[in-house]
Amino acid sequence: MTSSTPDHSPVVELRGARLAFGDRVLWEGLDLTVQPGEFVAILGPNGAGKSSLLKVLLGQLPLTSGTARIAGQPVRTGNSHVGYVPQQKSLDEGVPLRGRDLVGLGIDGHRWGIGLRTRRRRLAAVEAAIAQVGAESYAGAPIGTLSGGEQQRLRIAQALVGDPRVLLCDEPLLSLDLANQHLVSQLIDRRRRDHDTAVLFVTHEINPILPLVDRVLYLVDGQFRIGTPAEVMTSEVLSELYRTDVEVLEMRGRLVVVGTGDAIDALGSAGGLRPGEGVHHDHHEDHA
Ligand SMILES: Nc1ncnc2c1ncn2[C@@H]1O[C@H](COP(=O)(O)OP(=O)(O)OP(=O)(O)O)[C@@H](O)[C@H]1O
Repeated sequence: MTSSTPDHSPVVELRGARLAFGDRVLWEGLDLTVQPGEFVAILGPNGAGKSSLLKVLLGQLPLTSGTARIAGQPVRTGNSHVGYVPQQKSLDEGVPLRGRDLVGLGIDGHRWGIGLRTRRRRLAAVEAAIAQVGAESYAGAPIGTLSGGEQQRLRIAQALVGDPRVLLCDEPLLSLDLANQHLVSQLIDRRRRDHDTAVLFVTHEINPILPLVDRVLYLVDGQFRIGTPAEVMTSEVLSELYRTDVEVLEMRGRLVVVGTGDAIDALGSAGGLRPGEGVHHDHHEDHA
């Protein structure tokens, strides 16, 4: 489905990957191969090492041992094969950037030079990325004046502008309302379908993306499981990972997890609720 020659070599490869800070092992023995166009959700409670895994793939954090490769090459910073949607920080009104400038920053990290032809190509790439996320009407506005959903679409355009082979997304739905959660996940999904871009998507809430997910990497306190949502999101597997009784219920196509014992964020990891709480609805204020 890719627009250029299909390349079926893995986009992401972790082999025997271990990450530790002092005595604290976040994960070890991690083998993960992600193919073009694959959508992998990375789940787990606070502090499990989800963001750190993305930082490893961005070349910002070295593995303690093992190897990490992107498109067959060792990870490094400034890799144009990688698009990154960082955890959302709200951009305050004083930031003197327009939407278009924010998107352009996605190119400037990749050494485009300043020749006129390059500048034209740069502008064309920025406009194409803005069009991909449907942000044409507000790309000229100061970003501080835009809504959270609009800002998030522009961040995704920034991640797409370098035409990446893998998108690393760190909780891109955080603090978005349901309509915008849907919109943003559909944008990311369309990109991977149209361009065979692989997606690694860190989230505390699997339900908004459940229909898109090919595989789940679930990290808990040094343990992990990798598999399809049907393989991983079960009472048995989560009870093993959390080392306590966890129940996974399916309700109207949504997963509800009971009993992880984590704070509300982690309970939301699969749209869950604490024992004794009412049925969980996926309001965005779960993450507030
Ligand atoms: N450079 C560092 N030195 C020491 N400890 C670190 C470093 N970077 C991260 N950590 C620790 O590693 C743990 C994992 O952090 P990380 O941000 O990867 O977790 P996470 O699963 O993304 O959590 P959250 O869901 O809260 O975002 C945290 O306890 C953090 O404090």
